[in-house]
Order: sequence, then C-alpha cells, then structure tokens
Amino acid sequence: MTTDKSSKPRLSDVLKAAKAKHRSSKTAKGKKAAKASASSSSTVDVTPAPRQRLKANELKWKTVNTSTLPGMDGGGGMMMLEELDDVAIEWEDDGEGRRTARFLAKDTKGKRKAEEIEESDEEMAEDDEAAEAEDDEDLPTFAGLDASDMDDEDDEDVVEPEPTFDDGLLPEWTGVSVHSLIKRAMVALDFVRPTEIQQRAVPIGLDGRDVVGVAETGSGKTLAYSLPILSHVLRQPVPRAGVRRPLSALVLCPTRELAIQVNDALSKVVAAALAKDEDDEDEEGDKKKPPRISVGTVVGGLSAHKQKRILDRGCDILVATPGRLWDLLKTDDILAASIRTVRFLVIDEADRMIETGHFAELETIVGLTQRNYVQPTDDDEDPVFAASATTLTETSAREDMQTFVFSATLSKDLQQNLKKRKRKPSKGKRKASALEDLVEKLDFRDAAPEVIDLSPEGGLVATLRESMIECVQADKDLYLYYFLLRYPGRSLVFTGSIDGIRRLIPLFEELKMPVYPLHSQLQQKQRLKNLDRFKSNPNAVLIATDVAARGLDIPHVDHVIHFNLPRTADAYVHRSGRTARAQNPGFALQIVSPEDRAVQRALLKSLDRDAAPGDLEIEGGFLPKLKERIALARQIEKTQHEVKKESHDRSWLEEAAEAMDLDIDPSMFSDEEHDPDAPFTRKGSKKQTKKSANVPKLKHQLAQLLAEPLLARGISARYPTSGSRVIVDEVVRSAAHPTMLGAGTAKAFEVADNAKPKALHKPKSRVQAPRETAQEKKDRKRKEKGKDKRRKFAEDEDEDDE
Ligand SMILES: Nc1ncnc2c1ncn2[C@@H]1O[C@H](COP(=O)(O)OP(=O)(O)OP(=O)(O)O)[C@@H](O)[C@H]1O
Repeated sequence: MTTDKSSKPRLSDVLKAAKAKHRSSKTAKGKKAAKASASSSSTVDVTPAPRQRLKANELKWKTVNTSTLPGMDGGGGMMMLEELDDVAIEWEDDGEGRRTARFLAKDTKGKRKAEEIEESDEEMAEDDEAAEAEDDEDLPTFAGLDASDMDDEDDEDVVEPEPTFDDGLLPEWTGVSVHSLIKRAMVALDFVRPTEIQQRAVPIGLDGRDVVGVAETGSGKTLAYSLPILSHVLRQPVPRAGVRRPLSALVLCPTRELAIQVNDALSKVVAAALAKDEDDEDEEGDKKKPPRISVGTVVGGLSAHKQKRILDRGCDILVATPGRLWDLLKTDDILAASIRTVRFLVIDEADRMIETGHFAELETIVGLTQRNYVQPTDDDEDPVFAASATTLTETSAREDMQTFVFSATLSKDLQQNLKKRKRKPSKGKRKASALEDLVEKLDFRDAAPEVIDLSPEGGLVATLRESMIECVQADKDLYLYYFLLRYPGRSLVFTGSIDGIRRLIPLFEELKMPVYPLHSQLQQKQRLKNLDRFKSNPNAVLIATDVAARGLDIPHVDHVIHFNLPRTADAYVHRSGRTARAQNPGFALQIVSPEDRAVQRALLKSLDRDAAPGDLEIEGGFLPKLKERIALARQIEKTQHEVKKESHDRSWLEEAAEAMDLDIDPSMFSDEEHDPDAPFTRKGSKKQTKKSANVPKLKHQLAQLLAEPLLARGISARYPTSGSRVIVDEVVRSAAHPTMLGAGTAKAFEVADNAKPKALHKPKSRVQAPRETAQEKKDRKRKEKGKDKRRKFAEDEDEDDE
C-alpha cells in the first residue's frame, strides 16, 4: 500500500517546532531552539536559510515503525506512517486564512540544530513519563554503549582473532571451548571452578544443542546458559558502527528484579572479558568503536522510552520480562522480526513464568521463534493483516536456534516427556499443566534436548539448615521479633499477602528494626531502592511476597523466614533458595500456627519428607519484655492509623459536601456535645486531640522500653559479676550478644544442626463407633419401624386437617 506523499502533512517537523516552543520555557536547550523558531513569525521552521524549494515526492520519506503483528494496533489505526529528516517547512499565507506548506532544504548547521532539538524532544518525552517516575540513572546499563560509540560509519565487518589464553590459569575449565576472553573474565571474577551445572551444560550449549537444566538454587545457572551465548557473540564479526545489530539472544525472566540481575551478571562478565590490559594498545582508537557486546534490558516499571531507544540502536542480548517486551512489540515490527531470527532463546525460571499472569504474552513471544509462523486464521482475509503477515513470514526463524530452559524446579514428568520428545500427554491422561503447554510450544530444534537434572533430594540445598517455631497465630509477630533480635543477620521474611507486609512494616519500624517491604504494588523504583538497602545493610530485614522468591541473587542472606508457609513445594524451594547460595551456609525458619499444620503437612509430603524441621530453641526469659514492646508498638500503630483514617474520612466527607454545596449534619461528628458513636470525629475536638496527643506519649514509653537491656534468665545487669550467670567476661571480650545479654552468639544454622527433625503431626483419626451386636441391630430396626409408623400416622392426620 502506498501513500500520497504530496498531500502528506509534515508531521514530525511541525511537532518538532511545536515541542521546541513548549520546551523553550523549560530548558536551556529549549531556549536556543525557541530562538531559532521565533526568528520568523510566519514560519515554524527551526533554521534560517538556505531555502531551496523541494518537491514532496522527491523527498526521502522514511517509514515509521509500527507493529503489524496480528492483534496489535501499533499504528493507532493508520495503515502507514512516514517521516522526514533534514527538511524545513515554511507556511505561505494567502491572506484569506488559507496556508500552503513549502518544503525547504536545510543546511548542515540546520541539521545539527534539528538534531539538538530532537535530542531535547526525547528528554522531554522522558520527562513526560513522570508517571513511571523514573530517572535515567535508575535504568539498567546498556553494557558499554555510548552515543559517541555509534558515530563511525566507515568500519568493516571483521571477525576479531581469539586471543590466546593460558589454560594453566583455569585448569578446571580446560577442554571447555568458551571464548578465551570469557576465560579471562572467569579468572578476573574468581569463577575459577565451574559449578556442576556449568560443567555439564556449558559444553552442550557450545555444541549447538538445546538444554533443559534443573539445578538447585544458587548453583550458577545464569552463567550456565550465558557463557555459550557470550562466546557465540564474541565469535561473530565485530558489528559496524551505525548498523543495527542483529539480536543474538533473548532471555525471558519472570520478574523485573531477576531480569535486571541477569543483565548485571552478563554485563559483569562482558566488562571483565573486555577490560583492557595495561599493555593493550590503541585505547584511543578503541574508544570510538561500537561496544563489542551490548546487553539490553526491557522491564516494566522503568522508562519505556529509553528502553525503546536501546532497542532501536540494537543489541546482541536482550533480557526481558514478557509484559514489557510485549508492549514494545506492539509498536515495532523490526523488533518482532529480530526475535523471529534470534539465535538463542532462554526461558529462565520457566515454571514461575507461567504463574505471573503473562502467559499469553509469553506464548506469543515464544510463537515468533517457531519455524512455521502461524497467522491466526480469523485475520487471513483482512487485507491489512494479509499485507502485514509478510513482515514475519518472509523472515525465517533460524534452523540453528538453540533453546535453553532453566529452573531449580521442573517436574520429573515434564523432564521425562522432554527426554522422549513426547511433550503432549497421551489421550486419556491427565490434563497438561501450563508449563507443559509452554514447553510444547517451544520449538526445540534438537530432536532430543539435553535434560540435565541435578536437583537435590527434597529440592533443598545441602548447605541449608531448617528449623521451626510452633506458636499460636497471634504470637507470630512476637516470635519473628524474637528471632530477628536473637539472630542478627540479613533476613528475608516471606508473607502470604501484601496486606501482611503492610501490617508488619509499620509495626517493626516502631520497634526500630531496619525493615523494608518488597511487593508488586510498590513502584519499580522503590522496589529497586529497597533491594539495594537490603543488600547494603548486613542486618536488614526484607519483608516480601513471592515476588522475591525466585532467582534473586542477594549475597549473604543469612536467614529466610516463612512467616506464612507457601502453598506449593516449588515456592518453598525457591524461597528457601535465597539463602545458602553458592555453597554458603544458610538457614530457613518456618513459623507454624495450628492453622498452618495442614499446609505444612502437604508441603512436606510434596517434598517427599516424612518429618518436619526440628524446633528452634527459644530462650523464654526474653519473651515477656519483647511482648511488652510488641503490645505498645501495636497500640501506637493502631492509634496512628485511626487518627489518619479519621482525618482522611473527614476530609473526604467535607470535600464531597463542598462539591455538592451541602451542609454536613452535625450529628455526623462525635464530640462532647453530640453523639459519641457518630462516624466522624470533629477536627480539633477534644476527643480527636486526645487521641493524637496520646501517640507521642506512647512513643516515649516505647523508646524507654527499647532502651532497657534484654537479659537472659539469671543475669543481673546491675551486678554483672554476680547472679547465677556471669557474663562480664563475654562483655569484656566483646563476645556478648549485641542486644540480648546472656544469649549465645552461635548462628541460627549452627543451632539448627542440633535440633532433631520432628515426626509429622498426623491428623487425628475419627473415633470409630464400636460395632453393634446382633441384638443391638435387632432393637435398632424395631425402633426405626416404630418411628416410621408414627410418622405415617402423623402425615395422614395432617392431610385430613387440610
Ligand atoms: N563458577 C562459579 N564460581 C563461583 N561463583 C559462581 C560461579 N558461577 C556462579 N557463581 C555465583 O553464584 C551465585 C549464584 O548464581 P546464580 O544466580 O546464577 O544461581 P541460580 O542457579 O540461577 O539460582 P536460582 O535458582 O536461585 O536463580 C552468583 O552470585 C554467581 O556470581
């Protein structure tokens, strides 16, 4: 389909000029541009002469990318959209209100200025994305890519020779044909020994095979799939400057945090691989070259505009969450085509991806990589879709595409099916799970993808220790507080709901604990900030939903606490896997109330275990004081909440009344003169003031309680050298517990070693009624006969009455 170019409005230039005007009030750059645009009152041109007139149909119109994928209305209903560069516009007034546009050639100076404006327009567009509340600094890095890197246009495609590498530096990687620059990075990052999954999966990946890798949490799966990809990219010709790179790999992750983490892990290896030695020559010359490898990330919650720009420049490896990638695909056929021709497709934490509610997006994205791209039949007859279909069907998916699926938990059934390439359950068998559905949609090029299953017994890592605290539901806060004080360290607390987090955070803040929330309803910027705070404080406590359960690689998480048990064994494995990573010791605690027992039993059963973790020893002497603190903190929280809620409700009522021009009935407010049970408290009324005034008093009391030392039984704070336990030596040696005097300083995982696993509580079997004797049976029958007769008689009487 063609467009009539002579009648085309010069949209981009008009917009540029209009935006420049708007911007003039905002930015310094804008002032310059506005000056240019204000130089003639009858023109919106951004540059002055030369003014050589041009014919519209001789101009270099450029097609604007909009998606033509079925079901995506990326062009907003337009069939085609084109734009112009390097052309100015002049409007000629005919004096009767009609205006004619003229195209004028620009000089290079004008081009430079226009580019300046374009750049500034982009900045403005980013400002406009304030809804996403993101700063550029918060964006994931685009490994080494700089605008100046893209300026040279005269380089040729060349395959750089692989530098030699002394295998003696990395004996355990000998024989693995990863690129020598990657080996260099492994030395620099101190990854001198491959983990088991890396040992098994990397050579197969380098061999061009498909891999399904299942290995325990924290076992280095990210590098297991990344090293073959990075080696492949490094062995490709160095991309020419100014040319959009073909996308080599697409890595799909279930959560934003995980995608950013994978991006960081890859960027770290790339940076170490390409770091210049001191004796490397031509540093100046190298600076101007495009980056050797570029990694891009697209995730929800961060500036879509900037992410789009990264994609427009092109990158080698794209790490994405399905939701945001889908959004970008809607407006970009080139991106869709590059995904179609991708060399590597990675599904990280495959099973979780199914649960995140992005299954449809994931399915469509995965569908693009299939050899036979299938157009939905409904759209076949639509001329627009018929035309658009060519974009994708003309691009062939690669026959040598490799698919990597990695997770710490992948059902044995599914693995078996993959091995046999029998991915559909045969007829009459149970319904396929969503994951099986997805795997079926993965168009493995390999006749038999290599399934590497290194998952440990019971799904849990060997260096993990577990314990349990059994208590009533109402005491869970108390025991959590006890544990966090008793075992200082970086602790990750999992709750079952966002509401649970919203309740716990203010409570523990009152108790002056360094707690941070993490859940899906927080802004992405806040999520990343809280993660950073958690990473940087060795005693921080992150209270999270399962959004933090998968893949997050936070160094040195000492404890994972299941404040609420998860519903599935996989979730338990992934949550617990945030500690005890990379062979480090770790500890997981279950806080179990009687209401949780059934869930615990089911969980342990799915994990193939017949015993629950042993009880964590509790030093009861500390509990009364902690209980007092918790009670006071709750009271403060409750009062503050009430005051806040009342003032919120009152302002809502007042605003609504004002909007409707109504007077509020005084009986709606409770104070001394009116109904004390009225729904609202009058602002400034004694009742309200009393409530608010109470808060500082309660806070003062709590501060005093928090300042009091916590003493184990038998310890005297006043006379540390006497009492039934003497702790003065510990204090002098600085070996005493930091907050609980008299408590030991052993770590939780050391203490857990001594606890004996507990046999599972069996549900109480129903008391069986003793079997009736023959005589009893006879008597029962006789009684029932008599009852029947009496009922019959009564019914007959009722009928007569009617
Ligand atoms: N060969 C290695 N030697 C030492 N450390 C390594 C090696 N490979 C990876 N690591 C480190 O191990 C940690 C865990 O790696 P990674 O996050 O890839 O684990 P994972 O198996 O993907 O875990 P999960 O299943 O929880 O996502 C990372 O900090 C990583 O830097």
